[in-house]
Amino acid sequence: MGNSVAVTQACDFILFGTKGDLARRKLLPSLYQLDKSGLLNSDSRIIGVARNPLSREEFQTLVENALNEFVKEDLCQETLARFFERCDYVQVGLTEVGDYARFKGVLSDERITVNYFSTPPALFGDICEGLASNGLITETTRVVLEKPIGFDLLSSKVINDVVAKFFNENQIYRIDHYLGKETVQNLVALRFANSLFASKWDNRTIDHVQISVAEEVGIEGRWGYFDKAGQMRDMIQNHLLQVLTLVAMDPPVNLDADSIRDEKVKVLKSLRRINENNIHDKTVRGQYTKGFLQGNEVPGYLEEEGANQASNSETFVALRVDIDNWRWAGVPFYLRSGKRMPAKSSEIVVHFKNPPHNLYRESYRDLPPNKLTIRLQPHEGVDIQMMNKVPGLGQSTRLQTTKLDLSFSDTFKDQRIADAYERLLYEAMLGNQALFVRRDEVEEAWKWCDGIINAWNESDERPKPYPAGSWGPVASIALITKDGRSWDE
Ligand SMILES: NC(=O)C1=CN([C@@H]2O[C@H](COP(=O)(O)OP(=O)(O)OC[C@H]3O[C@@H](n4cnc5c(N)ncnc54)[C@H](OP(=O)(O)O)[C@@H]3O)[C@@H](O)[C@H]2O)C=CC1
Ligand SMILES: O=C1O[C@H](COP(=O)(O)O)[C@@H](O)[C@H](O)[C@H]1O
Repeated sequence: MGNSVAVTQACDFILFGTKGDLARRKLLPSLYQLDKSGLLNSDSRIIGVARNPLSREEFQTLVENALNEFVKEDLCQETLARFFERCDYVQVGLTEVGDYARFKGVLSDERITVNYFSTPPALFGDICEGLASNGLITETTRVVLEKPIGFDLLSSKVINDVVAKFFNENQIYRIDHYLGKETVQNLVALRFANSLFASKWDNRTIDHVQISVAEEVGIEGRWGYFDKAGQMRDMIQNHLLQVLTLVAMDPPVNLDADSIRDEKVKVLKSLRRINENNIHDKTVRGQYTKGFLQGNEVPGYLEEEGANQASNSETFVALRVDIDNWRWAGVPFYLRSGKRMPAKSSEIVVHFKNPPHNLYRESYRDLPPNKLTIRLQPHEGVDIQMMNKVPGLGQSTRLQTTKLDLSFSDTFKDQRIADAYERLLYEAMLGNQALFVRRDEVEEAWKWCDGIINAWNESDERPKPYPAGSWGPVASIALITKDGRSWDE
């Protein structure tokens, strides 16, 4: 964020679940960074909410501890002093309607309030009810919802319906933190600010697209949550499908929230259904067994703390996705995401078609394709694989694949890359919904994922084992090689 970035309007940021893991690890540090960058209005306040009594000073100590632990740099004392001045605490048992009266006198009708629900979704209805019963919802009230929005289409509708009883869609900000990543935002700029790509972004030029999100982490301590979800609900339904929509959408008429979201929904509606008839051709699911990561032995999924030996939950998913529309007919999108992979690495690789005629066929039966790689994390940046002539005299022309490499750390040397949550909190305070997921997007994504999950549940096949520290089950290689292609490692 540069110097010309707008400062947010004065608002009250109310953090429900302020003692929780997400609040401590991501939200409080992001608010601190926004304050340090001068982007929080001098009059904005941060109000922590939890069920235990805490004095203002005790809350400030909790905030300080979180910042000491999770801000990865020395804290600036001047910012810290200003930040503490903004912090206040209100004790509310989230299911106790009467407790919300404690906000009276702390909040005022005239100010924008941004209510961040960093709690289990089962509490969203109670929080809305508590706020409404105490007259705390006005036109200037916003609500930020954490994922997961449901477990399937039906349960997501229940959550969305509950919140919609109290808030209009233009007051609701559904988080998908991938939309806050700098590199995901850059993807949109790359596509729509460069004529080079704008005119070459369809089935005439592109052969296929790969979207891979590999995680090194396993499930450590999160079995209770993760086993009910699996990698499909945890990563594909939200993050990977969101990235896919940004790669595949048509140009929006402008950058307004609904213009972008209208185009994203069209992509979701065009996804070819996967069901019991094509599940084996189009999907591979895996579950990690014990293995080695960075030289250390790590347990298998079924050996993690709290594990149920009969679990069929997948920790890895690979998919061939077809988009049935004019632009993408015949261009498969291969998606892959798993836990306990050899390294953390998220990237989009766009493989271009070869030239129609190969002039270099004496040396190359097939020319290596041009590839555009968008590295989401780590080593954020973009590179393009191209063919170049090796310098030299002589009759035969030797070619070599070379890369035009635009690494963020080299290109934007002194520019700090803001955390995804920092950007999203900032946008929510500005009132810009473009980076948040609209209800119809969530529901279309669930509709498509439910088909796959139901087909898996009905099949008697277990997820395929893969050792921790590998790139997933062998079958995931077959998924793409049977189409004459291969994963980019
Ligand atoms: N942690 C993460 O990295 C991510 C989390 N999320 C989502 O964000 C949300 C929060 O996650 P996380 O912080 O990990 O969860 P935690 O369980 O760590 O925190 C949830 C918070 O909700 C509070 N809470 C629960 N019940 C009540 C109640 N009746 N009254 C008052 N407070 C209550 C808890 O209070 P108390 O401390 O008193 O128990 C706790 O502070 C969840 O929906 C999660 O799925 C999404 C993506 C990543
Ligand atoms: O939402 C989630 O995302 C993380 C991965 O996020 P990243 O920014 O580190 O790529 C994942 O580990 C977690 O299981 C999931 O709930």
